[in-house]
Amino acid sequence: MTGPGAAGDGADGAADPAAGVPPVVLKLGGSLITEKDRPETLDGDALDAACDAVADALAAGDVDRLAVVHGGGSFGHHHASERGVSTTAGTRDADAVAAVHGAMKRLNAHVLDRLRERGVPAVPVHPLSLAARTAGTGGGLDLPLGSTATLLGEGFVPVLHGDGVATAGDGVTVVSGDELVVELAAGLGARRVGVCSTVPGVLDGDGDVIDAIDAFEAVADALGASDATDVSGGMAAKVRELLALDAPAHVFGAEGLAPFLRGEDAGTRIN
Ligand SMILES: Nc1ncnc2c1ncn2[C@@H]1O[C@H](COP(=O)(O)OP(=O)(O)OP(=O)(O)O)[C@@H](O)[C@H]1O
Ligand SMILES: C=C(C)CCOP(=O)(O)O
Repeated sequence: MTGPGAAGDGADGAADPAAGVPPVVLKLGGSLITEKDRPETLDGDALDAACDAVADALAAGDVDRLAVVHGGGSFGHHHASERGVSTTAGTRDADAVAAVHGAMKRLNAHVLDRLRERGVPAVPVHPLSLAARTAGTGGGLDLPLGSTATLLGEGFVPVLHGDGVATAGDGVTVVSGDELVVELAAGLGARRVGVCSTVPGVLDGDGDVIDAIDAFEAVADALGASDATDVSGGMAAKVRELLALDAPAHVFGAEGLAPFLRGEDAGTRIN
């Protein structure tokens, strides 16, 4: 639904506050910032290290505009899986929606606190309040980008997260951070996309990092789901979605985050 420019064309001809420098879009994987096998458990050291890298890159001017997305880890996936909710299976139980969304807001608050402690002007954007699958689970994601684009234009670092999403004909399903990354990157005309997870990149059958991926078929056999509880498809879904982007994307581990933010290659490049 989105395309470059969709995020802020001023209907009245006024200067568009969102126009300008294309942003970098960064996903902090839930498996990086939480202990994915222990319900609602943060990996505080990993989150601190990731927030240090983000703060350093902004302070050094390596990145001008940055939109952050984080995944669910042991917060969202645990609650979603317990209630049988996934990206393709919805719920009409408001308590289930509240459980998933509440857990994601708790994780989002941790991420925001730690970024702001380091001087990063991080503010929340909650997808449940914005997005919809208006054509059901088989259709695309409708994610209005006006708030995120305007926040970027005003110097903030918007922080979105995997969440519940209103889904026509299916109640509320899960929207993964990876889907949000793709929508943000396409709609905001991102300069680069980074997906930081616990693995140093996409691994081949021998466990080595694949340098670059141009087509899904070439790596399909090596791509599995997540090792931990995950309702949104793990690495295979990640690669498939990133391949659809115009912007170059990188999948890397914690050690790749600072180099990626400096503009260097890190982990696996997905073209
Ligand atoms: N070929 C592969 N290369 C790398 N990781 C793979 C591969 N196949 C499967 N995986 C799994 O994918 C996981 C990364 O995907 P996952 O969705 O769990 O990460 P995440 O994005 O950090 O978490 P979250 O979905 O909670 O945000 C790895 O931990 C690994 O278990
Ligand atoms: C499970 C929920 C609510 C979020 C899923 O987002 P992901 O961890 O990016 O796949």
